[in-house]
Amino acid sequence: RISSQFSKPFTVIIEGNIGSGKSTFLQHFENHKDVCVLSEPVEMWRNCAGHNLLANHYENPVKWSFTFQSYIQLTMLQRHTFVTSKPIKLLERSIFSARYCFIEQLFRRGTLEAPSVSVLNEWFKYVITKFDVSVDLIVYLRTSPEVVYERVLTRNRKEEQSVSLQYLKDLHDLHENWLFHKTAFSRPAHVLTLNADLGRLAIREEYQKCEDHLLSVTG
Ligand SMILES: Cc1cc2cn([C@H]3C[C@H](O)[C@@H](CO)O3)c(=O)nc2[nH]1
Repeated sequence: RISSQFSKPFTVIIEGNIGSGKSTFLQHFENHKDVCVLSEPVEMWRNCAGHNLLANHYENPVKWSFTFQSYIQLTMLQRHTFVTSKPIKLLERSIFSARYCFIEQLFRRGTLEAPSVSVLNEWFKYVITKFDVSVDLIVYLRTSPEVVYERVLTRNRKEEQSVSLQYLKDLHDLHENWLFHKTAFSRPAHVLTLNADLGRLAIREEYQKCEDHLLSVTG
């Protein structure tokens, strides 16, 4: 598929558990002239009109999950519809993982109740039919929960102090069923799975494999 500045760029979403190395992966492409990198708008989630919704979510998930996930859905739509003249657009996560992984996990844990999930789901269905949120490739950074748990502890992001191994195991299973076993939900594009348990140096070869694939599809 040839992408020129008049057609939609080749759009890739990077999916994976918390701590799976998505930011490191995106940094690898940050300065590439043909790639528009749109990382997760965490700073927007930390400051929505002065409110730190990310902190609220982890401090009192039952009270704030709906608010947080509702705002995430909006910010991911803004990312999907961001216009770039570059031939490749890389998104960190997507409106799809928002619904199929994070909202789903909160529902199964009983943090989000059915009425809240129904409203988020109605928005999700409306948005994916009325806006062009199409994707050409999903890169799945596949990890083990124990590995990402260590990384989350080491990274020590202040809002994530309460993230447990079980939380990461639940999220891992949802990513696995969606993207690897393909037994849950639907996938908006072909999935390229990378072994993201690898250490920083070894993972560069995985990224290189992916870079060759990405740059080859855009001619
Ligand atoms: C699409 C999407 C991303 C995302 C991230 N998060 C959390 C996980 C991490 O602690 C932090 C940054 O990814 O935000 C969430 O709770 N729900 C989300 N939904």
